[in-house]
Amino acid sequence: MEIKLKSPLDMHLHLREGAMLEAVAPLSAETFSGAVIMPNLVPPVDNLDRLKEYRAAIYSSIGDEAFCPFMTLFLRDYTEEELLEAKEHIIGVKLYPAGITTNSEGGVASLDAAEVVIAKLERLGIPLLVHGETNAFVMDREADFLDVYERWAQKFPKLMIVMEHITTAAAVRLLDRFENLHATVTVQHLLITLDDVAGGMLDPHLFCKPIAKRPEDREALVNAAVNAHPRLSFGSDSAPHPLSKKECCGCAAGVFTAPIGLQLMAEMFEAHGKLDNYQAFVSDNACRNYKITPPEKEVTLVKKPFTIPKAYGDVVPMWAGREIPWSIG
Ligand SMILES: NC(=O)N[C@@H](CC(=O)O)C(=O)O
Ligand SMILES: [Zn+2]
Ligand SMILES: [Zn+2]
Repeated sequence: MEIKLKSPLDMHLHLREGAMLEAVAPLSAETFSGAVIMPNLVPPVDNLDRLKEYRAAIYSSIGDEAFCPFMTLFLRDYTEEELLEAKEHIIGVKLYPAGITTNSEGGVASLDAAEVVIAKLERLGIPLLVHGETNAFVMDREADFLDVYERWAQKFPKLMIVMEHITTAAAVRLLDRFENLHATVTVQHLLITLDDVAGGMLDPHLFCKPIAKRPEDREALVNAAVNAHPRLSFGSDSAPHPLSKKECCGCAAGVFTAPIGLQLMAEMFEAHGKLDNYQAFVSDNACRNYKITPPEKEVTLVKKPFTIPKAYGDVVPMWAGREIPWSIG
């Protein structure tokens, strides 16, 4: 059995810089036709010059693969002129609450104060992408942020708001309520729960923000994904960290899935008898909602066992060493 995907997209991806960028970008470009590139570098991508340099570095790291990096700016207090100038170069602006995740120290300290720049995004028609967590108890951080999404969805009705990497049933319910709310979901949050991270032997390679939640949360996410919820897209949140930053005391948050996500999700769509919906989830929904036209690329997934490599260079992927039923043809 095999299926073909047209121009798969990864709507939330971390590529880093330097040697890490050189190592991981080709792995995404091999199977994806484009990706939304996160701006949480050190220092962050928060001006157009830095963004153009970063985009050039991405292009040079992928050689001649047909792959479009859809760039984002790290949200700060931009002027309308800055945003207007940036608009043609970006797919959106990414909001990080200060200190909530990897490299977010320069993020937003006051969500209320951020409404000034958010109103500018709405006026200019630039999507707002959000890491939506508060500093509440770790299992409640996303649920606690949903009030903010709801308030902004109502206050900025023309703004496209993307709830990045949703992990809860409550977020799926909120997604259903507002036409201007969109979401991405990762491979790991579709496949694991907190039990897989910390229920038995601790698995640092499954540790990310937001932390994986309960079985009922995963079920709601899977349900929305396999039924191709029209405002939900795949965003891997593939977030490489070197082995030394994962297998240590003080493990960095981030799961690396870029080269294995499509294979893993084929199994999930197949198990639900919904392989027909896979195309919408990994490409068509995103093209329609973000109004983008990625380069043409066709990827064949074959039902043939594949063993996830132990490592890609210095980076250990999710489920390293495990045999899975689908591979890239
Ligand atoms: N998801 C993560 O756990 N980590 C991401 C940042 C993010 O997306 O929050 C990273 O950049 O490493
Ligand atoms: Zn995040
Ligand atoms: Zn991320």
